[in-house]
Amino acid sequence: MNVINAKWKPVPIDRKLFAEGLIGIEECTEYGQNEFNKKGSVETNLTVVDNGTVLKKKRKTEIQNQPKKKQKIQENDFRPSQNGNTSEIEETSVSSETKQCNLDAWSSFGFPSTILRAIGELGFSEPTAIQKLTLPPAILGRKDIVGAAETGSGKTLAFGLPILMGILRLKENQTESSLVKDDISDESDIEDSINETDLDLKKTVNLKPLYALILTPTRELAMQIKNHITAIAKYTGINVVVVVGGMAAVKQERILSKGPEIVVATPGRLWELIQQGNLHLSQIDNIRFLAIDETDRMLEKGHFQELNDLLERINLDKDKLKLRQNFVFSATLTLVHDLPNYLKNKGQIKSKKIANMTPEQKLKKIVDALGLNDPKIVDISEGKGTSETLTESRITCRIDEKDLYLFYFIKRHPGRTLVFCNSIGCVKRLTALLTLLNCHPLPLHASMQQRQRLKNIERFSSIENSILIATDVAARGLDIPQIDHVLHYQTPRTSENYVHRSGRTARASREGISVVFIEPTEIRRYIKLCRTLGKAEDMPIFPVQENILNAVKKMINLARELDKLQLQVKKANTEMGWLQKAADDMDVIVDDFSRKYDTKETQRYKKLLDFKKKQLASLLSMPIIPKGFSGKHPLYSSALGSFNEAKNNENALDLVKGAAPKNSQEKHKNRRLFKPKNREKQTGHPISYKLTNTKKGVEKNKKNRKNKR
Ligand SMILES: Nc1ncnc2c1ncn2[C@@H]1O[C@H](COP(=O)(O)OP(=O)(O)OP(=O)(O)O)[C@@H](O)[C@H]1O
Repeated sequence: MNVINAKWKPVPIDRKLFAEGLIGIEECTEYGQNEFNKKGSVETNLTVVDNGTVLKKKRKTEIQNQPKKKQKIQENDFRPSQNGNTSEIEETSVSSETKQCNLDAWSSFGFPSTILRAIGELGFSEPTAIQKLTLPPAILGRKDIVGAAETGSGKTLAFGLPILMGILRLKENQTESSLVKDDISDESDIEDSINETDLDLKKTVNLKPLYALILTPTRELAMQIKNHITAIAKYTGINVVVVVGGMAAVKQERILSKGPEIVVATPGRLWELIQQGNLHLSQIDNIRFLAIDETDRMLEKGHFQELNDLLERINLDKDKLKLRQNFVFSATLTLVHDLPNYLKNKGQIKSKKIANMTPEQKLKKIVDALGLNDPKIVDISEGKGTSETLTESRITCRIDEKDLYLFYFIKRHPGRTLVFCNSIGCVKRLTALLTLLNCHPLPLHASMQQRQRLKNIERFSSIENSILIATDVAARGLDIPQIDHVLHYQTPRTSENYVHRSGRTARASREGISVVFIEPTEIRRYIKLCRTLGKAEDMPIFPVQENILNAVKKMINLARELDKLQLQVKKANTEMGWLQKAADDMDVIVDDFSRKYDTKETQRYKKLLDFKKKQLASLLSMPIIPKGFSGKHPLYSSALGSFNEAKNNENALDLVKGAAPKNSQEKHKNRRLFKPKNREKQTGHPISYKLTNTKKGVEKNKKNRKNKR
């Protein structure tokens, strides 16, 4: 245990314990792992108990012959041992391969070479901010962690790495104790006759332990986390599997029968398998690590009843609960909402239920719900959750103009684009419309088959300039490389959704842009969103070139007409199919009638459809700029032609950045939607919380935070 040269704080204890030889209990407040590397001294008689407190006895020794760090070892040395254990020498060595990426910044956490090698291969030269702050208390202090940091900031590894480290440690201990057991049984004189009870016992004993459970709200996120942790666990011999709805039950039984150490799951399917008595999952009460990603969403009332059932079950045995290390993460963990005006105006609010929650109260609720014990809380989300590298913008228009602006954006600013809608119906309609306009969109929503969902995500990730039209199933956690634009076709219903949707771009220090489409009835929602996120100013208006917009109107109108016609043809076909089926059922021939029906209705629609399709195809291939237009505009200097010409493409991000001052200060002064209130200034430093129930305590915390700022 590398808790060395750290800073310690005395913990008050019962004086009676001193009589038993204990000289005191101190809590580790700063882990000082770098010091360890420099000096190589270690407290030998340290016992770390699960809440991160360290019981300290008198003796202190120097590590003898501490080897110089980072000695080179050969490729073969990295082969994981059967149970993923690592040797002493591995703990302080880095492979030749990982040397390509300098891993000095990781060396202080005590990772074995098996993990360092994988980190090196992924090219992660240093931990991200949230990782730097959470890895020491999680790995060295074994604390429960509550972490809030902006989207795309590397939260997965902030819990994934301590879980892997913890499992390696437990396995190492197990091997040691089983070696001792083997010695004892060799010496003893055991009879060969094994009765039935022994066999049953053996079966149980041979069951590979389930060490960790990671829960996520969506299937896609579960898959992604599984892949991410598998990549890091590559050389450790630790197996990670995924348990989600929509997958064949036989397949899930098969993968679980191999006894994986880590299960990543959505609560519904997991609970179903537990109820069905899956053998591996029957060990769920004994898990040593529990991570809940997107926790605020997971604990939302009425969303995941199965999660409540599960927590109730695994929190039942208090001794086991004490052994478990918990991780709670989200970008919006401490995001709190202002009260709606109609409630504020009512004077003093008495009901606790509707009173404005403070971040502390929100956290306290989560901590209590999960049964966490004195967790380490790290919040660097600055109360907003979006990344610094995200550029935000808005398009304000009439509801019937949204399609027009969407098509304009997609064609004028090619790039990998994720379009969010608030309903499945909207996703379906936009997919049909943009397909007619040759944009090849890919849909994603909860009523699609799981296989198709994953296929569409894969295609979206691999095709350049692809377009994914999704509901909020794609809002949280998905880490698709290089999404250039996130378009909120409908203003999100909650600020959390806005943060998570927007967070699909501008990840891991890359830049990205998000544009909210706002029609008049959505303005209130937009203002609330800006307030909750503590915005200092209105979002800049996304610059649009009106003449091009007018030119594409015809295309959109035609596509809409076509869409309607297609629906009518489909409806007629369905009715025909119904008629035919009814006739078949009754054993009646309805030849003449059906033919007439077909000729009259469907044929007319089909002809019209063909005609309009040709019309649209010709429109799409023609130049969009009216004759005589010079193309000279302060913001748009490129010569214009048809949408298909690459020279007309413009980088949306550069455009907003270049146009922002102009927008906010001059041109759109009178069209401002949001006026900020005087808000507390954000600092960029982690906020510290003291979870307390009392009103006085909450006030005190508020004061402390203000002073810090
Ligand atoms: N130390 C690191 N250095 C560089 N990249 C990293 C590091 N750790 C993680 N990443 C990468 O950063 C990206 C975002 O990580 P991750 O998905 O864990 O973010 P997140 O904070 O969970 O985001 P969200 O809140 O949207 O779920 C991933 O592509 C991941 O591979």
